Amino acid sequence: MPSRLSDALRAHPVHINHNHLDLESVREVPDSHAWPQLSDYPSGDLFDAESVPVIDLTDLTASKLIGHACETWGVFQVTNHGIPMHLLEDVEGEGRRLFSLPAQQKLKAARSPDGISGYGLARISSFFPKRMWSEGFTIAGSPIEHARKLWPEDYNKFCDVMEDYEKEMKKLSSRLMWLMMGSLGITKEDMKWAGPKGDFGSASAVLQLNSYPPCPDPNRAMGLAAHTDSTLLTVLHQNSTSGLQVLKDGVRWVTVPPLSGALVVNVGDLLQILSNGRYPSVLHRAVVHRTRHRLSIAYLYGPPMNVQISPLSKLVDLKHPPLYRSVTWSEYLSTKAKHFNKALSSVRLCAPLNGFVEVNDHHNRVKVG
Ligand SMILES: O=C(O)CCC(=O)C(=O)O
Ligand SMILES: [Fe+2]
Repeated sequence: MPSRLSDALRAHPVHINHNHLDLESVREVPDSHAWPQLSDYPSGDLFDAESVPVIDLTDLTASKLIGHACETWGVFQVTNHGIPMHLLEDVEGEGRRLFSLPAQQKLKAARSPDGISGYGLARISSFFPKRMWSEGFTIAGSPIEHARKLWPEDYNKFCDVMEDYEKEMKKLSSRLMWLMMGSLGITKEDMKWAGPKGDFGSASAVLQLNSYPPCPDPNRAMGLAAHTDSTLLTVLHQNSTSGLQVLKDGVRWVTVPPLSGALVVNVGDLLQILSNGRYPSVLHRAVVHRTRHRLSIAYLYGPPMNVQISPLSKLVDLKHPPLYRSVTWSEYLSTKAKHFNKALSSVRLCAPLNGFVEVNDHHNRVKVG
């Protein structure tokens, strides 16, 4: 049984043809990157009647507000989260510095097919016939090995910033977990695997930097295709260019607008399992822009690799039977590597009864070209 995230992912290599196309320099969307069905559901910020909740973490009712946002949206933004603004700026600046390197330099730090860290296409690329309009850089733990290849003389700042950011994200994620759990009536007693201090000390996580270059025809290209995260939760920092969209009520894409200093939090598949379907993981995607470059930094947060995650017993009774069988993160990642957006259905035990909306059912209907 792999005990580290990197080992779990290494056990499920993703085979992607990494032929490099320098997206910054092309004038037209080539056929390899032209998606035939981008508008599977309507979208458009101008017509959004309601918007993704923004929650101030210093608000005394934050836990309740978060619970409601998780039930109705699966995503929310947080302000007053305690992450220093200069760290957000630094992480964005270092991300920009990385992606603006010449293609040949970035390829020196390419992710190996059975590796987790490094530069490359999104791992989900192998599930789609068309290429996405993005590039990524994945960090699990220390980025030093790959950073040295990018900047042989000058990798310290990048490493320091990313490691500081990972530390801060870990603390924030643990705090968010308890706010989410609190709203379900779950205490530290109910979740022993969070450790004696309840700080999820041995939680696993990955930092994913995503870059979306400007695109000559954004209506035909896809930045990052629709997916759910295999995490408990994901904390995302986006620059001032919009692009993240979430599927609301299974019928329309809603843009999550960039708010300076705010962070986006979304529910992942494992939290859907843990909450017995009360907090559905949200289907999301990233679209691209004609003239603006977009950058996002996602902190993908999960439990220790080998902890069994199953619906919390306090959330299970005669009226609410357990909807999912128990899985470790490691096992779930291998299921996801095989079944992608059908992974949650594949660990489901029974159909939801009244009162449970299985948002993930919509995942199977998303047209991907
Ligand atoms: O760039 C974004 O807004 C989305 C990124 C994302 O969904 C991911 O890295 O899993
Ligand atoms: Fe995601």
